[in-house]
Amino acid sequence: MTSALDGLTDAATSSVRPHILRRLLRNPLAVISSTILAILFVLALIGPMIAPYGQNFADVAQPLADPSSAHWLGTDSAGRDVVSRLLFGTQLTILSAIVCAAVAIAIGLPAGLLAGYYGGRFDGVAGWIAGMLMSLPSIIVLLAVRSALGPSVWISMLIFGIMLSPGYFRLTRSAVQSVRGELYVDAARVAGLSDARIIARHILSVVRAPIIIQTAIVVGVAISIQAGLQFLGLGDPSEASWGSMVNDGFRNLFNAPGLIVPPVVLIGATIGALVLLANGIRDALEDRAKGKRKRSTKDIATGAITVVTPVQQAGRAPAVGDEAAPSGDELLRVDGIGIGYRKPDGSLRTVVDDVSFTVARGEVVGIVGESGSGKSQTAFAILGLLPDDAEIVSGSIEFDGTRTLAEGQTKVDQSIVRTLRGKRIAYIPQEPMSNLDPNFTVGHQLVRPLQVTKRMTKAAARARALELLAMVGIKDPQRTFDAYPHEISGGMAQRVLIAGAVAGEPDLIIADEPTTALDVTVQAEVLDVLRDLQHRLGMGMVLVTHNFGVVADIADRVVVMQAGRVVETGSVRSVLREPEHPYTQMLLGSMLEGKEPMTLLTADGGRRAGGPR
Ligand SMILES: Nc1ncnc2c1ncn2[C@@H]1O[C@H](COP(=O)(O)OP(=O)(O)OP(=O)(O)O)[C@@H](O)[C@H]1O
Repeated sequence: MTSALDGLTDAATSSVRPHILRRLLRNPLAVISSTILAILFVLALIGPMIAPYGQNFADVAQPLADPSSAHWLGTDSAGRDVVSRLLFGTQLTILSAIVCAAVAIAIGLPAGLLAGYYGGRFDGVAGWIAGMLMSLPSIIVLLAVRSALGPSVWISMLIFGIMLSPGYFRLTRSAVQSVRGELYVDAARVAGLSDARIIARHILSVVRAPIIIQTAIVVGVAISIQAGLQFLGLGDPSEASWGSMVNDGFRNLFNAPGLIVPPVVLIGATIGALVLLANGIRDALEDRAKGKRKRSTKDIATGAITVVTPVQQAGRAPAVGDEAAPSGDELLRVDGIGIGYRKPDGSLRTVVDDVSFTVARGEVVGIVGESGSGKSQTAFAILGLLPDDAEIVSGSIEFDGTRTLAEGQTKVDQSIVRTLRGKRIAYIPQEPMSNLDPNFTVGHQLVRPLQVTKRMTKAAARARALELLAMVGIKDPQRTFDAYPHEISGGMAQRVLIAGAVAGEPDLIIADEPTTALDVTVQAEVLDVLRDLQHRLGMGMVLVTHNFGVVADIADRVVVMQAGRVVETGSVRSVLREPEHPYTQMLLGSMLEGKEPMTLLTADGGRRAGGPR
């Protein structure tokens, strides 16, 4: 699943959630500070063009002149026009501070993204450099740079930008690390998106707001540092600047007390406006988070599910009863796979041991077993999504004639599996809510993968997404399309994820406990949707579950796992009627406790509706 940066545009027009900008506009301090900054920015661009005099033009006959029609704010100690010097100084001060922030962002942001997302050696080296830069005293470095390279404010601000880049690096890195493990990032990977797209769409959107706040603060710090240097007389004397004007005013405090006021007011107003704007953005974001929390609680309280279209089981191909494994052509072969993790003492803990099974086209294979039996690890191996520290110790995996894992390899071949995920192999996760990115509408998260994997235009992808939402039984597809994940219920979120999974018309779906996180009544509806789609689209499915009822309801064959090993496999009918292994008997026994043992299956091998889910 994915979403786009241009989600901001949609969010702005969405009636469901007011955009942050709108919240910002409701804050008078933020509006005033933005207006001040906008005016200063325009003056920085056009100041020298509208200045009545040149920045160094001096009327030597009129030093420290009072305000007049020729010099609105008077002249300085050298007879230079204060208004003109303020306008030139605004350009120098504002633009050089922006250069400083731009350099800091250009270095810190990409480095933080890469270090946070990939970790490893780059993270170590970048972290070390950031630590070293942060330990250097900026003022001393700037003084050294001035004496080595001259008094240019541009060079000083460029160097200062490098000194400030670790701030962005650390901020970005920790934000990325906090979302890197989120399930919606995994889900985006499963949907077939490249790392670059995941970083651009899901990760960058998380760091965007803190970066804006940090930038407002960095520009303020840059202005105060350069004004400080210029006040000390360390600036470029040939260029007008706010700091040098404060210096001139300070030296003539008794002769012309008003001279110091204009540059001090400008410095104070600019830094104050930047800080207030940063606070305003932070408040707007916090309001949004509070709003989200309130709405989600309300959704849960009212059990907001709009939809239910029970899909009829009629028409389903008879699947149970055929004792033999797949009769059609083979889609997936997992052969003797073993997975382990290193313990602190270096020994290997095997969590999946010699697991083999096959899935034919259009066949549903249930992997059942208690928690920790290795079901999900097996599923992740097929998807190529095992954690980095997992070691494949044996076996091979073949999908439709393509080997994604050859015998002897310790890792799944990502270059191959990446081309299959989201296109030919799809994934339905256990926790629907965590697999949707809270920053983007449901519609966005369906449209983007369609554009990427199916190369559809935005309009076509949008139409298809609405069609898919209707297909999974959502009554008002447009409303769900426009909603954010926190505005829909868990059951609806799972339907959305099912829609996303079938969007690429895959040959194989891996569904990992797709109903476990849902309310019991919703579980049955979601299973109906899944069964119906699987049948209609003829997809193969690996259904991971701890619930034999789910297997009985939907699967053709079952693989029973215990402590990482397959203990029994066979058609659902035979395993349910005559479980051979004591563990299978125990699992079935616990499920059927207090129930009629054979209510699952009728004598003729058909399934009775209303069997345990
Ligand atoms: N990153 C990891 N590092 C070490 N051990 C792990 C890791 N991930 C999973 N395991 C171990 O692998 C074993 C199998 O886990 P798996 O998630 O496949 O179980 P499961 O049968 O799917 O159970 P559940 O339904 O609870 O998810 C467990 O004992 C688990 O502790």
